[in-house]
Amino acid sequence: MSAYRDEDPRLHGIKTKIRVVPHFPKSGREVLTFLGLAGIMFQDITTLLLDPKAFKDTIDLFVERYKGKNISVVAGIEARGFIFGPPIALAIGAKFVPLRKPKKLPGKVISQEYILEYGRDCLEMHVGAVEAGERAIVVDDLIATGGTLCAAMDLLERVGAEVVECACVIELPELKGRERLNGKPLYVLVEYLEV
Ligand SMILES: O=P(O)(O)OC[C@H]1O[C@H](OP(=O)(O)OP(=O)(O)O)[C@H](O)[C@@H]1O
Ligand SMILES: Nc1ncnc2[nH]cnc12
Repeated sequence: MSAYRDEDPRLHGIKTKIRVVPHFPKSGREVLTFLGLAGIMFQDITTLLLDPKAFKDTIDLFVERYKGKNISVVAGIEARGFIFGPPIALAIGAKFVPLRKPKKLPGKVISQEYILEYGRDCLEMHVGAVEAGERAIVVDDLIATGGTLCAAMDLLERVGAEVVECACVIELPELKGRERLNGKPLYVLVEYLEV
């Protein structure tokens, strides 16, 4: 589901604060050919963070959606899910669980590899951070191909948690990441169509 179709007046303000940077972090000709795309249009959320109203509106929209839904885990994906996840977790009374890149977490971890729009990576989660039966949401800034969210959901489901929904600020619909989520609900605030 995309909140943008609801035309909440806050969404336009959020969208205008996201800066689009062409060809970052790579011009990546081989990746572009593989994906059949003209170029990476990097969605830079740091400009959204510079605007307290737009940043607060972003958090509020997620909190309004998830408050009172019996969610005990907000899992945030490194790095940009660490910006949006914690304030949502605090506001809905859930714990925040960081899903980190390899070799960053000091305790015992489970790992899940995945393929990105411009490379390959792996996510890890601390064993014991989430218990079987807990209701979780996964938070990130953006869904592109959906590989990262799939890896995050796999980690949570491997320990027996129920992933209620994935929540992202931005969706790049042309990369069809939503279709990779095996029917798992995805809630996004804004779409960027000119990939
Ligand atoms: O839907 P996907 O194709 O999997 O891509 C989406 C992911 O890519 C970006 O992170 P990135 O891997 O660039 O890591 P970073 O935030 O640590 O820079 C973004 O923040 C998402 O986590
Ligand atoms: N176009 C994009 N902008 C920002 N982050 C991304 N992660 C994958 N694709 C991206």
